[in-house]
Amino acid sequence: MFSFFKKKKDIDIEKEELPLEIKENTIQEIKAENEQKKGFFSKALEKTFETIKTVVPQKKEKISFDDIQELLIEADMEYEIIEKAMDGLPDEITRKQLRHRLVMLFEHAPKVDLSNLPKPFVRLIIGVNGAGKTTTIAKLANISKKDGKSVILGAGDTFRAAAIEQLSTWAAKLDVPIIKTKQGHDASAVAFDTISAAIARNIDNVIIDTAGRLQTQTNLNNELKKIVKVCEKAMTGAPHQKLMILDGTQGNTAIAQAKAFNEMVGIDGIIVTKLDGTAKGGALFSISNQLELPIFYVGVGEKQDDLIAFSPDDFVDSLLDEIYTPEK
Ligand SMILES: Nc1nc2c(ncn2[C@@H]2O[C@H](COP(=O)(O)OP(=O)(O)OP(=O)(O)O)[C@@H](O)[C@H]2O)c(=O)[nH]1
Repeated sequence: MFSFFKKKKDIDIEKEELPLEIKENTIQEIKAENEQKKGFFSKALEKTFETIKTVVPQKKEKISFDDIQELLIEADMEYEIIEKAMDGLPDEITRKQLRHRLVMLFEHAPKVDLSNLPKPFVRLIIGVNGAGKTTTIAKLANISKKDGKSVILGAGDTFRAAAIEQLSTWAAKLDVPIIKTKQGHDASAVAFDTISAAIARNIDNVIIDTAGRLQTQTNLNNELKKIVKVCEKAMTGAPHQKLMILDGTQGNTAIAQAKAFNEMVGIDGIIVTKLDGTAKGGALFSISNQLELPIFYVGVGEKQDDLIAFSPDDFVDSLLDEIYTPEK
């Protein structure tokens, strides 16, 4: 799923006592999968690429310090982060030098071990209105199903009737169960019932929606803290992941939001949506670096398949492929 797992898989297969033909086929498959993933990033980053190509229209072997600085600003990377990344680099920068610095920006984020997950594995989805929570829940449920895991949804946005309907429509489309209540009812009760249903039905994954809220809305935020506590009552250790959904078109402004929510309930990871609709792809560097949180996925469209597992290596390579000639 993540590149660091993939790399491990690569190495294991190399060492494995398998017939050569199977070994080569498997390595080819992994390579093809990696290329496809890079392709997805390239598609999602089209708008960002258009912008950086105005600074570096031709691919080169070395690019000047000033041009790199300018293109990172154009891609909405925060100035402070640019300074950090480029400190001490020479006037003419090679791909290898820049790659190393850019990948390092993601290293503050803790690595997450996704083996031996508890059952059910409970994820609570948090974000402001319109960030893309509902659509992302559908996409996550779709990934679960594709991975052969059972999943149940909790319609915890009881604030808006339309949100319950929207999630129910996705549940029907994906053919996954959903626990819901009427608008205005207690969202924590929905969370409790969803986790209890998952335990009773031996379901692998629980994904719980919450109402869109601003970090300044005290009542809604107290409600969020209550939902977190009630999840723990339903199952010790739950929610196992509190995921913040950030609208990628907002670029760096989304960081302040995430910081406030992180202080409020503690965020475990980020999903950045609508990367396809923005030239601000560079904000991913600032988001991960400033928040010291991993980006798990990025949303690259409105359909159920438009969510890709985020890997810093693939992301950085997609960017560099646009401006550097292949390394000799
Ligand atoms: N292009 C694009 N659109 C997206 C993506 N994710 C979500 N959207 C669209 O963004 C809009 C808002 O998404 P929702 O999932 O309804 O957002 P929400 O956070 O649940 O919103 P509220 O229910 O208002 O809190 C919808 O039109 C989605 O189709 C994405 O990755 N790319």
